[in-house]
Amino acid sequence: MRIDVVTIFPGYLAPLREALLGRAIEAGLVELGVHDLRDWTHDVHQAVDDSPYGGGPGMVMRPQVWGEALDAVLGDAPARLVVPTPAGRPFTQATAQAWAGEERLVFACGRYEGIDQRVVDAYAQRMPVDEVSIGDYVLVGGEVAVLVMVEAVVRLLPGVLGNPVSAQEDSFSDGLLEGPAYTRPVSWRGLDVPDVLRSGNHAAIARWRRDRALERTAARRPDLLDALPDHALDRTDRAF
Ligand SMILES: Oc1ccccc1-c1ccno1
Repeated sequence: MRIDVVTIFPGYLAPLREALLGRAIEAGLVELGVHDLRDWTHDVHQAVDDSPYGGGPGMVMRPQVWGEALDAVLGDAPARLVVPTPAGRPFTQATAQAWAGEERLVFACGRYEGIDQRVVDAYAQRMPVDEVSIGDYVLVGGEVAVLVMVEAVVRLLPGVLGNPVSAQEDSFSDGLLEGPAYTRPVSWRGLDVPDVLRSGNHAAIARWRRDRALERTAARRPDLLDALPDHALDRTDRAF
C-alpha cells in the first residue's frame, strides 16, 4: 500500500515512521509520502487560506493550492482520497478494514475552517473521496486524525502485526468490545486473576471471555449490541 499525506505541518506526521508503522515501511509493506502543501503556493507569504464567502469566523483553505498539490501528488495512479473533517462520516473498524484493501490512500489534512468544498467535489468526479471523522469532537487540524486512521489501517495489512490473530480478535472484530485481559502475577495488590483463566478449560475460558465482552459492551456501548445481527448472538449471549 502507498500512503500520501498533504499537510501544512509535515512534522506532525513524523510518528508514522516510528515503531510498528516504521517497521512496516522499512519492510516495504507500506510506502509513505508526506508533502508540504505550501510547496504549491506561489506568493511570498505562501498563503494557503482566505476569508470565507458569506462571512463568518476563521479562514478557508484555498482550492487552487489544494488542486495543484493533489494533482501533483496523485499523478495518474488510482487512489482513494480521504479528507478528515468533524463533519465527516464516522471512521470505524469497518472503514479501516475496507481501506486496508486499497492500493493507495491520499490524505488531505485541512486546517482552519476546512478546505473549500470544491476540492472534494472536483476530485469526487474522478475517484473515491471519503470525508471522515474520528469522533464527535473538534481538533485544530486533520493531522492527528490521519495518524489515527493510518495506524488503524496499516496494522491490518498482512505481515505488519507479528501475530495476525490479534487483528482478527480486535475489539469490534465480532461487533463487541474486548473484555478484560490479565497477565502475571496471579495476585497483585490484593487483586487476583479470575480462576477460570488459569483452569486450562478452553471452552470455559472462551465462554467467560465472551460473557465479559458482552457485559462490557452492554454497559459501555449498547449501540453496538443493538447493531448486531440476530445470528451473531446465541441463547447464552441473550442473557445480556
Ligand atoms: O476537528 C477536525 C479538524 C480538521 C480535520 C479533522 C477534524 C476532525 C475531528 C474529528 N475527526 O476529524
